[in-house]
Amino acid sequence: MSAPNLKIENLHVAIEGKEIIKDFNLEINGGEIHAIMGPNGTGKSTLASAIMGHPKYEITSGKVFLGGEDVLDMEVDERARAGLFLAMQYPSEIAGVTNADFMRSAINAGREEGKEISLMKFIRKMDEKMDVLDMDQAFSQRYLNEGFSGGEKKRNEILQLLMLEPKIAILDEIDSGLDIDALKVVSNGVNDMRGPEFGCLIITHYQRLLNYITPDKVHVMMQGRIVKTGGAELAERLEAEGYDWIKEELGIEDEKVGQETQA
Ligand SMILES: Nc1ncnc2c1ncn2[C@@H]1O[C@H](COP(=O)(O)OP(=O)(O)OP(=O)(O)O)[C@@H](O)[C@H]1O
Repeated sequence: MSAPNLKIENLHVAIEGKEIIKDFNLEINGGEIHAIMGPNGTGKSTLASAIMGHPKYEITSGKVFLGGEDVLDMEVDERARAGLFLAMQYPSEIAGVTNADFMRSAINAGREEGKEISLMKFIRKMDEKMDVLDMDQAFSQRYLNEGFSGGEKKRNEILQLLMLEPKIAILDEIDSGLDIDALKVVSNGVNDMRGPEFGCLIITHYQRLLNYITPDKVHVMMQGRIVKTGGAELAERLEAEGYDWIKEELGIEDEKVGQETQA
């Protein structure tokens, strides 16, 4: 199996005719964890949704490759089968489908016919991963996300990550709404995946999460593109000083919330 590689080249994304992502470039390899931070409204979630193929986001130019294959040519389910995972890619609630059923189907969707995971292996794996995440076994038999608290949904997303073992994961604000203990547990889950067969992009507002998951690279996103890249120390400086020093350093003018941006 080829080592994970996600390459985003000169990506431009528009929503309803307004350009949000502008000339965005990033490469993530297996073994690497990257974090993207940035002020509100700079296009972080748009980037994640566009890569996963959300129909509302129009890719006006640029390329996205997974292991050399053109992701933008693939249907959404093909992207998942090719090994791309987005923490928010699943419908928030599915009545009548248990968490376990859903995960087993998702695992099997990525496998060839005749190579499906056996029920025994599946149950063993799910038990093991739920242990990592300190989750009650009862969760596997609950309907997907129905009545899950905000924190439980996030924990469940990480359970999906551990079960599906994607090549590349994009985790959009997995820390929002988590209590401190849950934050540690969710971080343990991501750290559990760490290794040459896995690359990860974490979108977050807070350095707090990065205390538990040490990123190899931290990127600052402003006005639809990466404007600065550094190591874990960059996140610490952002936490302490905010974004103004970067704007000053790079001569970036603030845009008002909701303001039309110039292409
Ligand atoms: N459906 C939409 N219609 C119009 N504008 C949109 C739509 N979705 C997003 N936008 C705009 O795109 C810009 C980027 O939004 P996005 O959610 O990607 O930002 P973000 O960096 O993730 O922000 P935050 O840090 O607040 O989560 C914002 O100005 C937002 O108002």
